Amino acid sequence: MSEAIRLRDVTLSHDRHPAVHHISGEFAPGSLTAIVGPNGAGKTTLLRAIAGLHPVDEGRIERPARIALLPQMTALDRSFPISCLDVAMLGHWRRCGAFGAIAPAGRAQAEAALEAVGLGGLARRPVGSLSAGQFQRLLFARLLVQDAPVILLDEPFNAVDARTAADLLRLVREWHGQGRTVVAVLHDLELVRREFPETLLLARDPVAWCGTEEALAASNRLRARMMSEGWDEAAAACGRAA
Ligand SMILES: Nc1ncnc2c1ncn2[C@@H]1O[C@H](COP(=O)(O)OP(=O)(O)OP(=O)(O)O)[C@@H](O)[C@H]1O
Repeated sequence: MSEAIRLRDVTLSHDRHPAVHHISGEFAPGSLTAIVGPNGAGKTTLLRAIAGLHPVDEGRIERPARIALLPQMTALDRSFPISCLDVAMLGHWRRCGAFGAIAPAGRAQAEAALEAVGLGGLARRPVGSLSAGQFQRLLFARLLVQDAPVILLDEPFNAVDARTAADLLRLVREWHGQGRTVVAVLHDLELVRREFPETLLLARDPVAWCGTEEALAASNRLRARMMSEGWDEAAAACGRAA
């Protein structure tokens, strides 16, 4: 079930402005890793590049074909008039295509996923009527249906209450226990220390990528903060020699 993701001297940018510089390393098969760093450190850009949704300027990302991404909630349009069950069934999309019929077993799987995240009674509800926490539960249901060996989560516990966060965290632990490779962008360092064995501390450049205690040592956090304070938002494309 587990698969690795390898970054080989990867540089990413937006409109030729650098966002992530020369990062190399591996998310080992079955690992559970947090990506942390200051605002604008390139965490979301990196996650999207791993998912194949952002172009790689330099270097190479080696990744398995099947990856599931939970985007930041704020990046999603919820005005689309579809039901919770429809959203959960979108998790089958990669396997059946845009116009493929979903077999009854696939529908049952989506219904079971809604049950698993505590939305069993809301299958027919339009997504626009959900609270932020219910919507995040729904996106986790879609991840369950996707059933991918690699799962990328962008700030999965933002804007949800403690009970929802605990329920969703339980799913993350289950995925880890099943040997999936899980990577999550997070800001809550206490949560990271408690739950995530590995951490990548990013400040456009990688500051540390190792066991969480070591990565989050005061010296590394200070270095990340100092690097972020020196950022030039108008900088041109990365000029460092590879
Ligand atoms: N669509 C975009 N167009 C232009 N620049 C962008 C775009 N998205 C992000 N950036 C810039 O790229 C850099 C990295 O952004 P990114 O969202 O990856 O950081 P982040 O670490 O996820 O930040 P945060 O913690 O605030 O979510 C920032 O300087 C940001 O302004």
